[in-house]
Amino acid sequence: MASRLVMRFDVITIFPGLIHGYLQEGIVGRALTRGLIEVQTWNPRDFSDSTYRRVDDRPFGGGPGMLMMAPPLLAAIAAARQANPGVPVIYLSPQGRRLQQQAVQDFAVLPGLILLAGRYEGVDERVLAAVDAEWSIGDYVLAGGELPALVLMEAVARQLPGLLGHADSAAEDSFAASGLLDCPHYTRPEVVAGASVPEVLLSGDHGRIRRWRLQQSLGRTAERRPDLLEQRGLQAGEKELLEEYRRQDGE
Ligand SMILES: CN1CCN(C(=O)c2nonc2N)CC1
Repeated sequence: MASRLVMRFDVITIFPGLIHGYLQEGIVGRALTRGLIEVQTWNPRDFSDSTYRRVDDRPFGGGPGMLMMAPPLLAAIAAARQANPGVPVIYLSPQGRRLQQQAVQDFAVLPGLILLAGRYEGVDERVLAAVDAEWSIGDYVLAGGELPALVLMEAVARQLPGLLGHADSAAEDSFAASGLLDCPHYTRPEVVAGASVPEVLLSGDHGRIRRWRLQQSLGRTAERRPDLLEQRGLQAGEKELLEEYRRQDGE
């Protein structure tokens, strides 16, 4: 299989240490040391023409907090585009499209991404003319876009061939593999505070184990995320599995 070229992430942030600090450990750090990804940060302060490297100012029309000024951000975006040409510029914000697994998989085939991590109350609206898309990691408000950028980077990095061993392959992720929530998992010790492992998992009967895990995923998805099940539908034999799960659950 042809090895994939390196995926390059350029992150525009006034806190580059938050990005590089996270890359010291964990799976994205491993992708970096294995040369599967490259990460470059661009600090808007380096593009500010003010004496004190100013990047924020008060909002016109009044209102709480400060906004990130357009000129330093536009210059940083231009520099990142020159260094990482032809890749989308994404602004992380609660006003963006909700990040889902399908979008992560779509991003993972690109040669790179430029991620704009905002701070304060947000960015001057004129910055968005230089941005290709806005994405949100969820309907809540954080202090900055660095964590959302890292969430996106990690979710995408997990999809890159060669990062996860076959056994942990991202293709086995519940969302990717089945479109369902994951089933319960157990490991040693067999008894924890009087709670045992479901006997089916100790049976060695892999057909039964597969059936039980699918049934648990179906049941959990029906209980916790009926919207997902509605969207996915039920495949052959799954209706009966779910009905049996509900009968057992009702016992
Ligand atoms: C200006 N800054 C505010 C905080 N922020 C977010 O809460 C966020 N980003 O992506 N999904 C989110 N939720 C990033 C942008």
